[in-house]
Amino acid sequence: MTERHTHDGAVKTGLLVLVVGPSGVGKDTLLDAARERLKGAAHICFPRRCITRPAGSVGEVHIPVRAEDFGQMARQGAFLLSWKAHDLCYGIPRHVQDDVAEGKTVIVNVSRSVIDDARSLIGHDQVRILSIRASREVLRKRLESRGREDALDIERRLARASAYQVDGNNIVHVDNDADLETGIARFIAAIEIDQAIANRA
Ligand SMILES: Nc1ncnc2c1ncn2[C@@H]1O[C@H](COP(=O)(O)OP(=O)(O)OP(=O)(O)O)[C@@H](O)[C@H]1O
Ligand SMILES: O=P(O)(O)OC[C@H]1O[C@H](OP(=O)(O)O)[C@H](O)[C@@H]1O
Repeated sequence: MTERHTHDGAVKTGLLVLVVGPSGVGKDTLLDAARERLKGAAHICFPRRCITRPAGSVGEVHIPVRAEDFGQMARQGAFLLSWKAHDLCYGIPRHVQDDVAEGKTVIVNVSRSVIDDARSLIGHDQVRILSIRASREVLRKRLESRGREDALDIERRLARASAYQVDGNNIVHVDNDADLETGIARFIAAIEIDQAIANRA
């Protein structure tokens, strides 16, 4: 297990925190709030994802990659984790593995389909899952109000909502079915629980 020694001699364990859940549940919104509120915590990082989506789209700030370049980048080892969804390709930059090895807590939004890959690559004890949940009715309303996808795309995203089970160890469920401030408070509390558990490990 990789560890970081702080100036007071305490030992900290590196962590990869995977934020997962169906489209529209609020992952990026919660991540943006946590990034802002935890910016004083130097050992916590929120890396941007590489996505074959044009720059400047509604929603998260990402690193835009041309679809024709993504495959070659993947073959050259640019990504620790990568997947396809919604006719797009997504990649988590390779440096995340080094950040965790240095004892940092790295928090990223990933597809539920790559959880087991992450556990194999990083180690089961150092991967923690924050599974964000909301009802299907809430997902629909949020996708419609976000306005990034058309009606057909929204239906496809809702159909995918129940496509994966999130199971195994180290999972914390965060209900984001209430107002945003409540969701943010629950999300940050879940991050702090993960930190506390890791630092006792
Ligand atoms: N608790 C909340 N209350 C009200 N609106 C919310 C809440 N959480 C998120 N939203 C809104 O719901 C919409 C979807 O949120 P967001 O884009 O963060 O979801 P996501 O899980 O990242 O989806 P995707 O996987 O498609 O990127 C956004 O417009 C966001 O402002
Ligand atoms: O349904 P699964 O595979 O768990 O999630 C698939 C992907 O869908 C969403 O994409 P976006 O953020 O809307 O681009 C998520 O962020 C995730 O990367």
